[in-house]
Amino acid sequence: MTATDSVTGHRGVFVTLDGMGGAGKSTTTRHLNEHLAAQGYTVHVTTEPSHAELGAIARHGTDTYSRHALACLVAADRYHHLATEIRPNLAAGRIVLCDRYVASSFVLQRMDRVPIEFVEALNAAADIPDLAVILIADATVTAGRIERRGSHSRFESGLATSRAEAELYQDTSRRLGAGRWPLLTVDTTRTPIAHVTSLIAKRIAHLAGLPHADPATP
Ligand SMILES: Nc1ncnc2c1ncn2[C@@H]1O[C@H](COP(=O)(O)OP(=O)(O)OP(=O)(O)O)[C@@H](O)[C@H]1O
Ligand SMILES: Cc1cn([C@H]2C[C@H](O)[C@@H](COP(=O)(O)O)O2)c(=O)[nH]c1=O
Repeated sequence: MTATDSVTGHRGVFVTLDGMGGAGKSTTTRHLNEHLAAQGYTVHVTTEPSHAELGAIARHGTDTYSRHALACLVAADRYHHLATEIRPNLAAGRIVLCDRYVASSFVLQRMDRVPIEFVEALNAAADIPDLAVILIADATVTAGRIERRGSHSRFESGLATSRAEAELYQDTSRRLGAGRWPLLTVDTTRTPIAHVTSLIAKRIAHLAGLPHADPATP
């Protein structure tokens, strides 16, 4: 990314966060946003499925839509999200933090029995992020976190599901790595959120460059 923010002077950086249910994607995204903003970076936080109409159908329709239909819905929302929200924010020099992206499709759609070839083809034209974070953790720990927090969907249904998800994330990392995606894998089993955050923030700062603005200045 070469675009820079007109106020802070740092580069736009596209960062995606994927990983097992309960590994901490949403929590880490929230902490990263606060951490980077406090350092003077301009951050745009987003999520997939997106907040657009198509995204809402995908997010709230996982019991209605399944398999190839859900895979297509999620991918269509992704391309619309890239065109209308992600690329414009990057062009304005912002750091874009996206909670879930292509890696989630490689895992969740396969858990939904869609062949990987179909998922790969659907996502072949999606932008490669500047940094693709994969959060992993021991399946017993993520299953326990989900049980305490409450399940978000049929993709989070106990220890067996978390174990299957863990294996699919390993395979997905191999595939994306072979496709030259810049991956950063963080195991959150015993890593406190503050440590997870500072680890990722350092990589982002390296990509974005230093902000010029004083964060205390409104
Ligand atoms: N590094 C961490 N160490 C310990 N607990 C964590 C850590 N990160 C997140 N958690 C806790 O794990 C639970 C799940 O976190 P979170 O909702 O962020 O996961 P998620 O990956 O976004 O899940 P989902 O895929 O279901 O949306 C929360 O209760 C959160 O406080
Ligand atoms: C990005 C993406 C999402 N989904 C589905 C799976 C879940 O039901 C929701 C996301 O909810 P969460 O709170 O983030 O767990 O969307 C999908 O099937 N495939 C995808 O690529």
